[in-house]
Amino acid sequence: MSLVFGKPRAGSGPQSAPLEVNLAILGRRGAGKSALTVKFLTRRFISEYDPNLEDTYSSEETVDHQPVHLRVMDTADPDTPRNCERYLNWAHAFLVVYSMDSRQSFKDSSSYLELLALHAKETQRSSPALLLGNKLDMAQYRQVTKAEGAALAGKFGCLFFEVSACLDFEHVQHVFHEAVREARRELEKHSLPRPLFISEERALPHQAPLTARHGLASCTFNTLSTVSLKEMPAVAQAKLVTVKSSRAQSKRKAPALTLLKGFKIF
Ligand SMILES: Nc1nc2c(ncn2[C@@H]2O[C@H](COP(=O)(O)OP(=O)(O)OP(=O)(O)O)[C@@H](O)[C@H]2O)c(=O)[nH]1
Repeated sequence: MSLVFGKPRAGSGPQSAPLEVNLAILGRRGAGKSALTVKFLTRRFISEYDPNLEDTYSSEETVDHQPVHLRVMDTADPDTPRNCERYLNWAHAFLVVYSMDSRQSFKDSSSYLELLALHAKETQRSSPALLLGNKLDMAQYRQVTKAEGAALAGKFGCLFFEVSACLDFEHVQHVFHEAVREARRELEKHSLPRPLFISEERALPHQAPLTARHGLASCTFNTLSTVSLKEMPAVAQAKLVTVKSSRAQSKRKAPALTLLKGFKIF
């Protein structure tokens, strides 16, 4: 019996093996990627994170009565996306986050969506993306209207939500579960277990810089046939951390302590 997140998995036979879904959270620094990830995993809003750490978290979820083993990569690109292969070839779906009080953050989310569209074109394989306008609680300072967010999402054919990492958990959970549903639809379409993971250090001399086309300064793209591939779950560059939910924690007598991006959560 597995006790990830403190609750027993429904069944353990092969028939009830959970669906494996990898989600990557993308966006400009400060958009709220970590805050949303932590909110989803722990129901808590934590205000400060180390911006340089990138972690992949693991969570057992139930979406539409189906068990799902969800991995969430909270990416930490520097000012411009770099070594994007680590998530482009790993994730089944993407949450692209901007902060509605920052026009620049919105522009960067557009660049990320373009990056995903280009990757889909070049690999002939699309992964769903959801656009999230974060910090809804700061709506009085918004620099990006809801209509602009919806228009950008419409341009790239993705779902759009305005959210807040410090408001209700249910809405944030709904968004993550929508991403799982989108990923599941795509997986069912191709009925292929996806992920291949490309090591970052194997950049090739002829790799085509996406930056030239997308203004993403140091992001490079390799085709699958030209780089060394490792099968998942060897997520080499990201530390995999299993996080216990607050729901699970409340059921435990001893105070649970989990390390998230260098922060202790009690
Ligand atoms: N008011 C408000 N603040 C938020 C929200 N989400 C995040 N923040 C704050 O915005 C700042 C940046 O949040 P992070 O979650 O670190 O943003 P990030 O996208 O992970 O940024 P990097 O780690 O630098 O890539 C922090 O001070 C958060 O407390 C939100 O929904 N509302």
